[in-house]
Amino acid sequence: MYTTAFLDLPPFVRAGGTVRLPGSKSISNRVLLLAGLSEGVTAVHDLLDSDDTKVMLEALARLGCQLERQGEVLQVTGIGGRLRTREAQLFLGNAGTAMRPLTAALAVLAARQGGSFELSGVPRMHERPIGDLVDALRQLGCPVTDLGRAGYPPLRVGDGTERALDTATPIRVRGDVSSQFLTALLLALPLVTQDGPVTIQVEGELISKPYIDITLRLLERFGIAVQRDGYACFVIPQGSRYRSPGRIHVEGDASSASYFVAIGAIAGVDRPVRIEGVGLDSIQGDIRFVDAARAMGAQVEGGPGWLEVRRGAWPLKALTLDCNHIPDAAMTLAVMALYADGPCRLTGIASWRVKETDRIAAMAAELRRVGATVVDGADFIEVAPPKRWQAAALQTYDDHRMAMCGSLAAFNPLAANAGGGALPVRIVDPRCVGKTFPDYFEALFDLVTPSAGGVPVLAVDGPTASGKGTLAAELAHQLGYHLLDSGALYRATALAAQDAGISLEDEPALAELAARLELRFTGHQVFLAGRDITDPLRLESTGGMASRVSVHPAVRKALHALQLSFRRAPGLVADGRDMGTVVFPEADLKVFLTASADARAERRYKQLISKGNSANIDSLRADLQMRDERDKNRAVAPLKPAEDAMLLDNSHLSVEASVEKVLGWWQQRRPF
Ligand SMILES: Nc1ncnc2c1ncn2[C@@H]1O[C@H](COP(=O)(O)OP(=O)(O)O)[C@@H](O)[C@H]1O
Ligand SMILES: Nc1ccn([C@@H]2O[C@H](COP(=O)(O)OP(=O)(O)O)[C@@H](O)[C@H]2O)c(=O)n1
Repeated sequence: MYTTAFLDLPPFVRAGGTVRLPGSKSISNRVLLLAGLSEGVTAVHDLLDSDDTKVMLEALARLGCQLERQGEVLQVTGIGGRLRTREAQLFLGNAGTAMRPLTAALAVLAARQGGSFELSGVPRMHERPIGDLVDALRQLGCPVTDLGRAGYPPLRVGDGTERALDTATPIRVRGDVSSQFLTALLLALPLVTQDGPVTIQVEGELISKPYIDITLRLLERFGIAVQRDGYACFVIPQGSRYRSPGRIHVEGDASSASYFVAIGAIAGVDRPVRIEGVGLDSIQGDIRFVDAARAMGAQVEGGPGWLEVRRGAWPLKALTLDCNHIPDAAMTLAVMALYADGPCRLTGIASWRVKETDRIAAMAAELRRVGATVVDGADFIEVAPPKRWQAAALQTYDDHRMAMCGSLAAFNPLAANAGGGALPVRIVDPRCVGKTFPDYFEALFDLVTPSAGGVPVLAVDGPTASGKGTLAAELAHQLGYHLLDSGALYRATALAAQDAGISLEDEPALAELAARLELRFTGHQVFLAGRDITDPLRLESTGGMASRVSVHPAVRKALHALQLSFRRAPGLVADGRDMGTVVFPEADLKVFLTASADARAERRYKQLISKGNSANIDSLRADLQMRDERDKNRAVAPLKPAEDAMLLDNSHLSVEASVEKVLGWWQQRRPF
C-alpha cells in the first residue's frame, strides 16, 4: 500500500494481464457480524483485509468473539447471541458496514440482556446519517442516546438495564436514504424472535436493492430464512437462530472489479484484462456494472469467478443510465465518461451524497480538474469529456473510490481528443484505498504499460559520502518511487569477482560476470545468487573494489540494461555517478550532490563507528579523495555534473533540509 502524501501516476497507453481481487467489503463485514453472533466456529476464507474489516474485527474481539488466523483462513467463534461483555466503547472508523449493523445488533442485545455500548467513528462518520435506523430501534423499545448531533453517530445503545421489547408491532424503516438501515435490522432482529416473528416494513422506495439481496443470501447461509413481499415487507420467523455454516468463502469485491473492467474497456487493446475472484455468477449487485460497461463498448467475457475484458468500441459510447442498482460501481462510469463520444448522464445516485464523502460534489470537482465539463444535481451527474486535457492533482476526500476512480484519468493519451499529449495524474492521499483495496495501485502498475518516456526519473549523482544514498532513499520513500542504488551493482560485481577469484583488472571476465549478475533486492536486503550480501556490500573495502571495477567500459556497458530495467511505474529515483549524464540523460530532474571532503570524511567516520566498525578519519579522507580522483578521471562516464543538473552542496545542510530542497525542485518540474 502507498502511504505517501501523494502518488503521481505516469500516463498509461495499454493494459493487459491478470488481477486477483481482494474480498468484497460488503460480504466480509456481513459475514463477520453473522459469524460473531452465531453459535460455534465459522472458518472464513478470502476475507478482505482492509481498514473497514479491521474495525469490525476489533469490535468483535472487544465483544468477546474469538478470532484466530490459520494461514489464509480466519476462524471466528461467535458469542451465540449472549453478551459476553456488558459495556464497551467501539471505534468504527469510517466503516458504514460496521457502524449500522453493530448499532442494531448491540441495541437489541443491550436492551434484552442489560448492557451499554458506545459507538463512534472518524469525523466524517459523525456526518453520515443514522437517524432512520435509530428511530426504528426506538420503536422496538431500545434505549438509544445521541452523544453528538441527533440522528448521527456517536451513539450510546442500551442503558445497562434489561427491557422488554415490542416485537409484535411491525417495525417501520425508511428505505430511500440508505439500504444499510434495512440491512442492519435484518442482520440484528433474528436475535429477538423468541416470542414471535418480527416484521419490518419499508417506507418509501427502497434504494440499492442488490445489497439487500446479499444480506438475505448471507442470512440464509447462517440459517435464517426471511420471508418477504418484494422489497416492502420482510418477516423474520419466530425462533430464528444463527447457525454457523462451518465454512464460508468471501467473493472478490465486485465494486473493486469495476476499475479493472473499465481499464480493459479503455486500454485492453493487445490483450485482455483478466479479473479473478468475481464472475458473472456473483451475488453482488455491482456485478451488473458489466452491463453498463458493455453498453459503453467493452467486450466482456466471464464465467464463475472470472471476467475478461477487452476494448470494443472506441471511443466509448456515451451512456445515459439510472444507476440506482449499482450505486458504488456507478462512480467508475463517471470516469469512463472522460473517454466517451459524448456526454454521459448518470441518474438515481442521490445516495452518493451520504457516502464516505459527498460523492456527487467530489466527482464533479475532480473531473473538472482534468478538463471535463460537468453538470451535477441532487441525484444526477452529467459528464462531457475534456476538450483539452489538463494535468491534475486529484483530491480524494478520504474516499477510496475517489482515489481508484481518479487513477483511470491516467489513460489520457488514449483519449480521442488527447492531441498526442500524455499527462501524469496526481492522486492526493493514495492511502485511502486501504478501506477496501490496500494494494490497488500495485495491482494497477502490474497491468499497465506507461507511455514511452512517461515514467519519471529523478537522478542523484555525486562523490562518495555526499549523502546520495540517504537522499535518494528518502526521496523514493516520499514519492512512492522505485530506488536504484547503482553503486550497489558495481559493489555486487566486485564481490562476485572476489568470490570467483577474478582479478579486478580483468575487464572481459568482469564484464561477463556483470552481464549475468543474479541480483535480487528485497526491502533493505540484497541477495547475490541467493546469498545475503547486505552487510559485505556496504563495507568500505567493497566500495574501494567497486571503484576499481567501475573504471572498465565493458563492465559499465554490461550493467546498463539492468539499470534501465529499474525504471518502472510509478517512477524512479536513481543514485550514482552517471545517472544524469549517461544512464538516464533524459531524467526529469538531475541533482549533483556535493559536500566538502572534510564533511564527507566525518560522515563516513560516524557511519562506520555507529555500525561498530573501527575507522580512522585521516585515512578515510585520503581514501575518498583518491576515489573522487579515480571517478572523475576515468575515460568512460566520469563523475561530473550533467549540464542541466541542479547543484547542491549539503556540507552545512541536514538530511531533512536536503530532502526538502530537492522535493521543492521536483515539484517545480511537475505539471500540477
Ligand atoms: N545532508 C547530510 N548531512 C549530514 N549527514 C548526512 C547528510 N546526508 C547523509 N549524511 C550521512 O552521511 C553518511 C553517508 O551518506 P550516504 O548516503 O551513505 O552517502 P553516499 O551514498 O553518497 O555515499 C550517512 O551516515 C548519512 O546519514
Ligand atoms: N553509477 C555509478 C555508481 C557507482 N559507481 C562506482 O561504484 C563505487 C561504489 O558506489 P557507491 O555509490 O555504492 O559508493 P559510495 O558513493 O558510497 O562510495 C563508486 O566509488 C563508483 O566508483 C560508478 O562508477 N557509477
